[in-house]
Amino acid sequence: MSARIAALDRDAVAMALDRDGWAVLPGLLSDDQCDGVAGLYDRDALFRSRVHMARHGFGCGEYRYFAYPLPPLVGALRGELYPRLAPIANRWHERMRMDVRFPADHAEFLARCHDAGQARPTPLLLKYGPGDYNCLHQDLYGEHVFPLQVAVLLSQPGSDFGGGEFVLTEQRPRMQSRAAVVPLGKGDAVVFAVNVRPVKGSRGDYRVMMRHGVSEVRSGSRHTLGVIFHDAG
Ligand SMILES: O=C(O)CCC(=O)C(=O)O
Ligand SMILES: [Fe+2]
Repeated sequence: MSARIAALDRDAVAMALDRDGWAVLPGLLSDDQCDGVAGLYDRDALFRSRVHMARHGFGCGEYRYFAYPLPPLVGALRGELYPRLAPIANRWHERMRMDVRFPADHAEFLARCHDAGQARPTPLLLKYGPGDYNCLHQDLYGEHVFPLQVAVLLSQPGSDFGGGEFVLTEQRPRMQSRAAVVPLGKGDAVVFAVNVRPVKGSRGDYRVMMRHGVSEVRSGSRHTLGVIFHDAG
């Protein structure tokens, strides 16, 4: 894992996050790694729960939260991405005048979550077929929130599935919402704001609220790996 993460252009990622609230991490997983992770979906013992999105009004399709211990690749991704994102998270909190700061080490941040009763793992595997979609939402699971999260596309647009675009919206104070469609190929990831992000205004930074979702899958099958850095209550 480390080699692909080390190869990321950190400055470009930080710049895109500051400008847009999201950034693409190209080729985070190989084709084989994508197929391996997507193939875990039916291994019941690896998961703590299954969510049917339609039942909750979340959309259509289903996802499963991994149980601890996480599969090695998922655990490695989470542990190795976090320290690269923590400095950006801290800078964002400073700009938004939010008091919380994040330690450099993910285990230390998880201990903070667990001590506060947020102890259930949040990495998840999502599966969409024709007609499935994921409503705009935020992955907030309690008081402790790491402000960035990552989603990895495990299927190839065009050949494995059609439609099913990753969408972000941002709500600026007193303005109408703006949408972005994130261009992803198989193995690419998007890192994006979980909740709020700072935007420079004429009188200093202000907060913009973001949501993410997936447009309707028209054909085929689409899998995603979601990596959220805080645990759930
Ligand atoms: O399937 C996707 O691309 C989005 C998944 C999602 O909502 C998440 O990873 O939090
Ligand atoms: Fe999500």
